[in-house]
Amino acid sequence: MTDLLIEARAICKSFRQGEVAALAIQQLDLQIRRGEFVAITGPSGCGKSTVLHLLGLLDSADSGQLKLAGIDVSTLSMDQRSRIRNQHIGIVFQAFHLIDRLSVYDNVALPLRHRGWKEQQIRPLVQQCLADVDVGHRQDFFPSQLSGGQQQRVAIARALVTDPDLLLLDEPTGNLDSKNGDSVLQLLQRLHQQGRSIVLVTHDARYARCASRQIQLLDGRLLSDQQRQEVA
Ligand SMILES: Nc1ncnc2c1ncn2[C@@H]1O[C@H](COP(=O)(O)OP(=O)(O)OP(=O)(O)O)[C@@H](O)[C@H]1O
Repeated sequence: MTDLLIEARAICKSFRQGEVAALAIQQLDLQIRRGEFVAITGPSGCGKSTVLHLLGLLDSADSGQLKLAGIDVSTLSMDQRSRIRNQHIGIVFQAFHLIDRLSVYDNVALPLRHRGWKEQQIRPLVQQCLADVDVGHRQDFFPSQLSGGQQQRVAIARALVTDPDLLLLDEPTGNLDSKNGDSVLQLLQRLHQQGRSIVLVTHDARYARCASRQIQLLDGRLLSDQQRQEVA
């Protein structure tokens, strides 16, 4: 098994805005190893979410090569990309995207039900994931009965229940107050210590510093790429 989880080479992505195509990502080279906790930062419009969407196979690059867990995903069809995404990637968004009419338990069980798993296989995994993110005591609640921080932790449990190779988060603390934001960051640090591979998009420098590696973008290009200096 390759140690490299993400290998992006010369990735370009543009968006058409009327007559002109605006370059959102320009010649991006990026390698991410298993077990890294990478924060992507930079000013508004620099391309953070675009990179996350490309890594999450929610969108495709105009040119360049992207390998995920050794698989070249650059030339795959939408269906093949969806299958690989379901197998390898968990994604968390700023707005949680939980289903309000389903309980916490059922929200987290959903990805496994889509796989056609039996309830007796699903139950222990869902309960373990909810316990891991400290919302086990809320499994029969509905999302609207939870705090923002609890809802985001449920969204993280749902992203983790399939045991993905890579957890991607797009501004997961953006809708949270600082107390709830801090608790989500502590959870991400704990998941990283347990060996999870994480890519976090954030404009919050304090949270970016919690990651083991910080990547700064500017105008769709890589501005800096730094490992965190561990205190001796
Ligand atoms: N669907 C789209 N259609 C047109 N332009 C887009 C689209 N998505 C992104 N862009 C453009 O691409 C550039 C990068 O956008 P992106 O959302 O990746 O930036 P960002 O760093 O995540 O910004 P923010 O911090 O404000 O969320 C911006 O100029 C944006 O306007």
